Order: sequence, then structure tokens, then C-alpha cells
Amino acid sequence: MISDTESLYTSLPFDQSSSFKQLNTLAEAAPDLAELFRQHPLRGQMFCSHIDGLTLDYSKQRLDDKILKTLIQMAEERQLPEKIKHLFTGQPVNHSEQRAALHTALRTPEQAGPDHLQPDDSRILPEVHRQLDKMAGLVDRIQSGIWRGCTGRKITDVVNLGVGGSDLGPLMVTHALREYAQTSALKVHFASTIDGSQLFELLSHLNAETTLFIVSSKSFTTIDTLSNADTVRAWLRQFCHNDALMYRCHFIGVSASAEKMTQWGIPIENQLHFWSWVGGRFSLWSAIGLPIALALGMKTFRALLLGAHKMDCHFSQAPLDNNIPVLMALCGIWNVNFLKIHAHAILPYDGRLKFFPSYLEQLEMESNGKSVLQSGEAISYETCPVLWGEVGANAQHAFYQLLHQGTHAVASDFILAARRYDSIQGSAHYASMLAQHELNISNCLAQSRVLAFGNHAVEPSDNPYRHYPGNQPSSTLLLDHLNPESLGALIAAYEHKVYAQAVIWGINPFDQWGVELGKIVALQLQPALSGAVAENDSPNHLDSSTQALSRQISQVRQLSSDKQA
Ligand SMILES: O=P(O)(O)OC[C@H]1O[C@](O)(CO)[C@@H](O)[C@@H]1O
Repeated sequence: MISDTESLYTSLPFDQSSSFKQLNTLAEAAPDLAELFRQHPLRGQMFCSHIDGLTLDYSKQRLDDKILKTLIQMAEERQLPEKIKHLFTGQPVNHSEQRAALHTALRTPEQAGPDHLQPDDSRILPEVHRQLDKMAGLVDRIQSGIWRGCTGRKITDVVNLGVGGSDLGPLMVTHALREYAQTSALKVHFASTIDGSQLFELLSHLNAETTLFIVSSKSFTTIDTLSNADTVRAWLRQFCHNDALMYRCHFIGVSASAEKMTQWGIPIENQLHFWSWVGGRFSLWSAIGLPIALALGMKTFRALLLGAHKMDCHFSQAPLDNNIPVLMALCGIWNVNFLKIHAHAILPYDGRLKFFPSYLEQLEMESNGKSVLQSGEAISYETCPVLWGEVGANAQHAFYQLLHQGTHAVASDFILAARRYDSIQGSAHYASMLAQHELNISNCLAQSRVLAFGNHAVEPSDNPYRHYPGNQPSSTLLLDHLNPESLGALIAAYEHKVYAQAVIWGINPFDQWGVELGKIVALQLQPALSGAVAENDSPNHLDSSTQALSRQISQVRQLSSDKQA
């Protein structure tokens, strides 16, 4: 353990280090991308890093050798290598909550060799694998039909009730890897929204006798998830009049609080646990990944873990100048803090990665959207950029206009799989699917070229409407194939990028105090809106906008209930 928690803070503030000053000076004469490529015809090969099945091309970032060296010097000054060790060995890197962030332990093989960084606490890995085995047992019973609904019928549908980290990761992976589903005939659905709209739709066609619900919540206090779970329980009670049987046959709970699951009604044998040291947005590798395993099979889930573990080994062992997550982090910091680019687009050229941008929105912005240091002092520089995205080829027909000709500088990540559709070789539509894939690849490469070089990608134009300035930086993450292993590695690369950036910025990526106040205020408003407070007690202390809106809402609701009466 770290003896002195002060060593969690890096002594000199980020913006007062000598490398920060040097980088500021270098940014004043920041090179133009067209110029950088003219200077080094082999730049595309030089600014590139690979691991098994995954390549990061960052040659279209606006940096040269000198800038890169200074960025690496800055990472060293910020003690990144030591902080990486702290992460893997279970030091309390989440300082404000005084706990470790050991998501890497969730994907460490039980028999990991001595060269792998592991938690100092030797009880952790056996406990992780015990839960993984319990999960495998449940998956097997549900998939094989041993698990039955309350009337004895096999389970056909599973609904995951969870939000944020208890929803986005499983949703994203389940969608991305559908082609890798093993035999399972289970249909897996997701309901997250507090307004109940997904449930409204699902409950209108699901069969209660054959549907199993997973209540996924690290805290088991999240109102969004618990209100969905309460609705489901009310719905099930119409069909199953024995509560004990209903809980046993139709609910599984996944949480870090066994006690709260039990209080809600979930029997112990239907509970899967994880630990306070797993951050919600880093939890898909834990039992929170149950929907992934149910939809795709345990083998696929374990391959996902293996891919992430390979990225963990790379992150903890590769030198900083050839370390994919570190390079991703440094490019981001160069863009945000020195080139003053505060928007970041995530552009997967693959429909299977449709939910990847939303997953990263939480991972990056909930982690690094911070304005205080680990020590609690205010920060005087920018941290996480605004991040958003969409499947690239669709986004071309939506927001690329702004990327090419708008007034904002935007950095982008292109994500692409080199090979696709191998599984349908020999079928009638194979050639045409392959042609589509090639079209997709050419679009992806074309867009990063035009963003980088503007009109110079083809020919200069005098027409102002057709002027493309270029010089918008991007990286391309190229996967050989999108499969469970490469997706695991890709997700882990982003997780580690987030950590490396947080270390450099001096912030805590593992807490999220910024989401708490909204929850408190919503709870305060609820009685007034639901009519529990008498009209003349209405919340006059509120701002006039909230008062006027709640009055209007009450009037509309009153009017429609009068009409119905
Ligand atoms: O898994 P839980 O505890 O229900 O939390 C869901 C999500 O809510 C948040 O706490 C934000 O409110 C996220 O960090 C988390 O992923």
C-alpha cells in the first residue's frame, strides 16, 4: 500500500511543469497536417502502434517527434508509470472515496504469470473467479432450460434493468458481437429509462411466464432502475400469485450490495456480487456482464475478458512511446490543453458499434469531466472534451458538415475493422456484402484524409462554398476483425486512456459527485409534481421557470383526466 496518500498527488501542478511550458511554446507554431506529411513521407508508418489485431494510427494528429517526446516527458513528470502500477496493484487511486479501482482484476486469469501486475490483496482474484464461475453456472442453467419460469416453462427472454454503467456496456457489447452468439435462443433486451418507455414497449409483448429480469445496480439504490424493477414486479404479480416463486423464477440481482438485493426480495441464490472497487462505468467485466454472457455465451464473454487482459498487459508493460492507451491519452491532451480543441467525435465505421459512442460518452465524460484536483483544489486548465459520436457513414449524412466547414476545431477517432463477412463466404449475397464493406472502408479513409488535408486531398478550389480548410486531427483505430477479443482490447484501451489522462490532469476518474445534486433536487420536486403537496403549498421557493413549468404540467394533466372522467 502507499504509505503516504499524499503521494497520490503529483507534486507540481500540471500547468506549472516545465514540459507544460515547452508544449505551450511548441503549440504556438503547431505544424499543419499537410506540412507534416510533406516533411516525412513515411509518417504514416512512424506514428503508429500495434498489438495483436489492433493498430493505432495517430499520424493524422498535429504533432511531430519533438512534440511527442515532450508529451512523453510530461507523462513521466506526472509519474504515469508509477500510477499505472498503483492502478493494477489496488492502491486507493479513487482518493475521494478512499478505494481502489480494480477493474483490471476482473479480467486477470486465475493463473496469471508472475510478470502480470496483480492486486496486492491475494484474496481478490479467487473471489473474482468464484463469482465468474457462479455466473457461468447461472448462464448454463438458463440457456439449457433447466431454469424455469413460475409455470414451468423455459425462459425465452431476458430483460436487463439497469442504467449508466449497469446498462451501456452490456448493451454495447451485446449489440456489437451478435454474430458471435453461441447456440443460445435467448432474446436479451435492455430497459434503462426512468420514464419507463422501454418497459412499456417490452411488457406489451413479452410473456411473463417465460421472461427473466436482471436487476443490475452496483448501489441498488438507483431510482431509475428500482422504479423499473417495481413496475416489472407489479406486472409479474398479475400472472404469478406466489411472491416467493416469482422472485425465485423471474429475478436475478447483480450488485455490490447483497443486503439491499435481499431487502428488495431477491433470493441469495439468485444474487451475483461485485465489489465497491469496481467503478460502475468500468463494470461490464464483472457480473454486470451477465446479459452479454446470456445473449452470446460464456465462451464469448471469456474471450472478451481475455482481449481486455491483453490490453492490460500492454498498458502496464509497453514503453510509453509505443503504448496505445498512453498515446491516445497524449494526443487528447495535446489537442485539449495546447491546441485548444474541446470537441471529440467518436466515429465507428461499423454498424455493430452503434452503441460504442454512448458507451464512451459515459466512460470519458463521467470519469474526466472534473474541475477539481485529487486534492480538492480548483483546476486552472481544461480537462475532458465534449465527446459524442455516431456510426461514421451515417454521421457523414448528419453532422460531418460541421467537421469539414464549421467554425469549431474537432478531433476525431475513426474505428474500423479490416475484414468482415467471412462467416457468409459462399452465400449468394457475399460478394455484394463485401462490396459494401469496401465502400465503407473507402468512406472511412476518405473522411480522415479530407479532414486532415481539406481540398489538398484532391485539388484546391476557389469556390468559397467548396472550400475545405482541413487540418482537423484524427486517429484511426484499425481492428483486423471485430471479434470478442479485439472488442475487449478496444474497450480496455479507452479505459486506460481515461486513466492516463486523469493522472496527467491530476484528477480522480473514478468518482462522479457531479451527478448527485440533480438526484437530490429531483427527489425534492417529486412531491410537488405528483400532487402530494397541496396547491397552496406549491413550491414558491422555486425559480419562476420551474414554477411555471410545473403549473403548466399540472394543468395539462388535470385537463386530460377531467376529459377521461
Ligand atoms: O449501478 P448503479 O449503482 O445503479 O448506478 C448506475 C449509474 O449511475 C451513476 O452512479 C450515475 O448516477 C453511474 O456512475 C452509474 O453507472
